[in-house]
Amino acid sequence: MEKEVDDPPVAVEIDQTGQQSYYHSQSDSKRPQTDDVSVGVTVITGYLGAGKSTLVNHILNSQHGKRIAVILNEFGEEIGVERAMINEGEGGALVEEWVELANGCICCTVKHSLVQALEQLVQMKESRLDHIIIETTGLANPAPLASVLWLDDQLESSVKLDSIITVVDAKNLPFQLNKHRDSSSFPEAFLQIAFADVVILNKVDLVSSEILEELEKEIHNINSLTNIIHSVRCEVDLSKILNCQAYDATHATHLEALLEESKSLSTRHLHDGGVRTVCICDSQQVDLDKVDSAIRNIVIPDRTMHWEFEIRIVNLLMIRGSDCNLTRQSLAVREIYDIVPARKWEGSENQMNKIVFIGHNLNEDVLLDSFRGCALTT
Ligand SMILES: Nc1nc2c(ncn2[C@@H]2O[C@H](COP(=O)(O)OP(=O)(O)OP(=O)(O)O)[C@@H](O)[C@H]2O)c(=O)[nH]1
Repeated sequence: MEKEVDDPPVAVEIDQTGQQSYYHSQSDSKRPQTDDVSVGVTVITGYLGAGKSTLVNHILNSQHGKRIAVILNEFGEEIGVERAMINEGEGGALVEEWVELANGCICCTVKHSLVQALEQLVQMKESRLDHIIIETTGLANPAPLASVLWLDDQLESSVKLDSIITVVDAKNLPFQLNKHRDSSSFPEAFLQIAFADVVILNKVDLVSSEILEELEKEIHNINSLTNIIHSVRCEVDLSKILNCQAYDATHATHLEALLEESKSLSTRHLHDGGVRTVCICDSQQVDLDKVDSAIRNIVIPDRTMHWEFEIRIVNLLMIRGSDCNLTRQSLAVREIYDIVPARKWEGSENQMNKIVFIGHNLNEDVLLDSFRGCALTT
């Protein structure tokens, strides 16, 4: 298998229209235009693997009748993988517009492209949007993004920040917050809670009620104003997260204070520079059982490999014995691992296996070795 190892995220210019091409509309769903109304923007943030894509899927597949655009912001080699994990709603969202701001964290490099993309979306007169969702990468510091949406003069009248929703993983959050306390690791996980209007405390199926109580206290210690909602697979009441118009006077003052404070923080306090990605790509079909066992060896504790901190794996696989058109995704967040079918390949897609690792102290040689022999030889 070939390997690709990336450097820190680099901006990729989006095209002339500011958009990359996933657009679906239903002709009977056009609405009267109400140009004077700003479109609300919900920012969905949360650490790697917390459940952001699960939440976006829940929103798009719910019966709300809204025309929603989604902007995905991917990290490093995740490009294309994230997109495959979103199942566009059938009869839920009337319009979904996808603009991938590929290979760059909004907060560092693609601010300008984001503004352009937002402007383009709201100018699409024929298919007026009700709402825009931005799903950030798990490694995004929300401050610059919030600042663009809150303060950017160009955007002032066309879009407005509705709320920042932070999804947290109830199983992994104690580990992330402990590490943050001891060594300032995981600054993003901390900042994402600090900026949240709503915290979705997700994966409550994996922890006890005592731990949940503790976590609520910890979250409120970081951000006393935030509203906490418990969830399994992000199945939350959408009225609590869309169109919540979170910024009354108190919340607006809180946000402005945070934005001011984050100006004085150094990069080290805003970003975890030790996180990197390793991507393994290959165009041969693979044996699912072998891939499954290779991934288990990597993620399950008391095996030979000990990854410090965190490892997140996302992949798309061409599998023997399954419909060749089917993309699979398998996902691991530290030692929790599952493998599930995703959407079908689209006609224009370049079909290939892509396994992306995101974490600290990744040893790419060991990772490469683990997957040798998974490709089908016949
Ligand atoms: N047990 C359990 N698993 C969950 C829950 N919610 C999501 N998951 C699983 O957690 C994994 C990560 O979910 P995603 O929605 O991909 O997380 P994400 O935040 O979008 O991940 P990144 O984009 O890589 O940062 C997937 O395997 C999900 O199926 C939950 O409530 N309980």
